[in-house]
Amino acid sequence: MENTLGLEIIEVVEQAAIASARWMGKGDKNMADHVAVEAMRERMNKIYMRGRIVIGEGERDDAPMLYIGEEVGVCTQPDAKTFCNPDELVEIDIAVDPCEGTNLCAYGQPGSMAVLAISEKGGLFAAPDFYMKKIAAPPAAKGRVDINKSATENLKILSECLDRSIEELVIVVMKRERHNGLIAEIREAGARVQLISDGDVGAAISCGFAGTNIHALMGIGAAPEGVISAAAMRAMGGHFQGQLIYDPEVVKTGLIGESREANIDRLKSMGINDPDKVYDASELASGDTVLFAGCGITPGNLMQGVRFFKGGARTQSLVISNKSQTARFVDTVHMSGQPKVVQLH
Ligand SMILES: O=C(COP(=O)(O)O)[C@@H](O)[C@H](O)[C@H](O)[C@H](O)COP(=O)(O)O
Ligand SMILES: [Mn+2]
Ligand SMILES: [Mn+2]
Repeated sequence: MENTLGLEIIEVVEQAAIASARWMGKGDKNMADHVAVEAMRERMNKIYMRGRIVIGEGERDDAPMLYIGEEVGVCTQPDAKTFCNPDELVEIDIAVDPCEGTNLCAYGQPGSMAVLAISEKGGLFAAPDFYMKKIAAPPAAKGRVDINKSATENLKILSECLDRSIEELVIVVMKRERHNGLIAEIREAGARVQLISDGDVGAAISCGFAGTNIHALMGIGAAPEGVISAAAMRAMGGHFQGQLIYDPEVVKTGLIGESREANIDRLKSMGINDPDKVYDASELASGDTVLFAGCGITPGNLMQGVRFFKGGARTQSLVISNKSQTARFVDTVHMSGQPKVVQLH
């Protein structure tokens, strides 16, 4: 699965990123999202696989989406019967966020990217479109920090694991009213806080790499993004835990329904009987083979954004694989038509 799909999924995120980047800075987040979805779908439908979307994104705010349950791959083409036998194709589950950080893209801010995670059928947690409390930390702190511990305790643990003082730690938190207490606690403990407006997938994965100057992600973001982050962290051996948040009072938004009780019932109807369960990365991305792919739309901690030139574009992507234990940065020059020049820098 990995060998054949590894390269294909790079192209999937590359095409989504290029499409979205054309809408960078135009102030239209839905368009930036829409074109990324279309480009991702078009490229995925050329892959020899029986793919199924288990995590699409956008239900909460009616964004355009690759919908949950949608089948993707060559078999979806109208004339598929003439060239493909579904029984010979591997069944793949896919979690996508074609434009993660739509606001960042629309307003020309750093950190938006096209991302996806894949695994064999059943290998990714089909997270409901709720929120998720998250903690991500570097591999050295894997299994040592704990989402059930206070931020203060986790900072002490991080400081030991990373052999640096608490004052030298940088913790990413989304700038949201729900995090006012968390932000105050982190600052009180002596660590530094990097507030982000959007894009907690990039922040979570950045914890996995030394040199990003990000040592943990804490707080509540969206659950689908949590699964994609978990897949990347599982593949590279970083720490990730998530707990669904279903109480509108906690997230301070009406976007997830009117009441806690109604949401518990909704979760039960989806087969989630313990709504407070803490999931670790290997439960959110439990497959034997787990691959993450991302491509920068705007420049970020890990990848450069899309750069256009006359007759083409240049992208930077990242593919992380648990099987080959690789984090592969891929730098691609895309040539359209007959470029007069292939731009290197
Ligand atoms: O920033 C984000 C938005 O993602 P997208 O809609 O694909 O542009 C994500 O990284 C966050 O995880 C999440 O969606 C966000 O925290 C949602 O919370 P809120 O904005 O407070 O409703
Ligand atoms: Mn997103
Ligand atoms: Mn998105």
